[in-house]
Amino acid sequence: MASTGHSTAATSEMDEEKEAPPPQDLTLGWVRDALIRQEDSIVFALIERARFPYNAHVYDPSLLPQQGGRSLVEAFARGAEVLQAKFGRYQNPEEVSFFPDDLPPPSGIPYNFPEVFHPASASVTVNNAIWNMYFNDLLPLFTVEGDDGNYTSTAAADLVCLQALSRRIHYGKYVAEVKFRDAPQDYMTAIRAKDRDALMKLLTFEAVEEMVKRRVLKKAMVFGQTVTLEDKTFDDETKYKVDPAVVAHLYDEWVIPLTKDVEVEYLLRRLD
Ligand SMILES: C=C(O[C@@H]1C=C(C(=O)O)C=C[C@H]1O)C(=O)O
Repeated sequence: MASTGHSTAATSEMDEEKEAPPPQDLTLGWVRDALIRQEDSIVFALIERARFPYNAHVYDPSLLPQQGGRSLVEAFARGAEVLQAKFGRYQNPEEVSFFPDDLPPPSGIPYNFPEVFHPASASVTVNNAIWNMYFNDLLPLFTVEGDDGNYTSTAAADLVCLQALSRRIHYGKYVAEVKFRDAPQDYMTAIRAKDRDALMKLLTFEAVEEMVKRRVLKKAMVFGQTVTLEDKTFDDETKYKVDPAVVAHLYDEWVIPLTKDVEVEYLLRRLD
């Protein structure tokens, strides 16, 4: 019989727990741990994409007339989402589609994900903003100019980055739900007044944001080094696979603000 690959070691069990879907009785600590783990996925996804040069053809809609004016990356992402929807990816509330229209119904293995979100808030999405930010702002910052012909691998690497960013940013829904449950009276007043500024103030923890930015900078340094068997010291001359400053900028300028936008949009619908 094939092995299930399940380890009985205590540490593996702990890791498996972290990969489980968010529990119904989630806490802010649980959600923050999940966000910390997702930093690893984002940094590694960027490192994988940075292996290829910019590859402008991937983004040129005129090169694939048979795709109805869509660029290779858009056609690839749409096709991947159709396939993944068919097998139930979007049944998981952590996953948000970039092209939700025309997705087929799921026919994967059924699983009852815990219903954590308030139903009226569950559909909040900022994926259009993530898509535009990724291609217009971020990609030119961490890829080198050039064309190596690896177009489909490039599109696939872009999609991994986009999905990792989307998952992290839409985790703002879990953050918002748990913050609401922890202080419903404070939030209800601001929600009833539709006061976005008050909501933003309530949900913001500047000290946490500073820690997040410092930690992703460090992760980009640690994960982006070339590991050799020789002893070496890391200094200003060290070459990283992705510029750590770009990763910190990504979080500062886009990931954290978009997460907070998700939180505000979620809360505004929390009493509907
Ligand atoms: C995600 C949270 O909410 C806000 C957004 C943060 C982020 O995106 O990293 C960090 C702190 C908060 O200002 C949180 O409190 O952990």
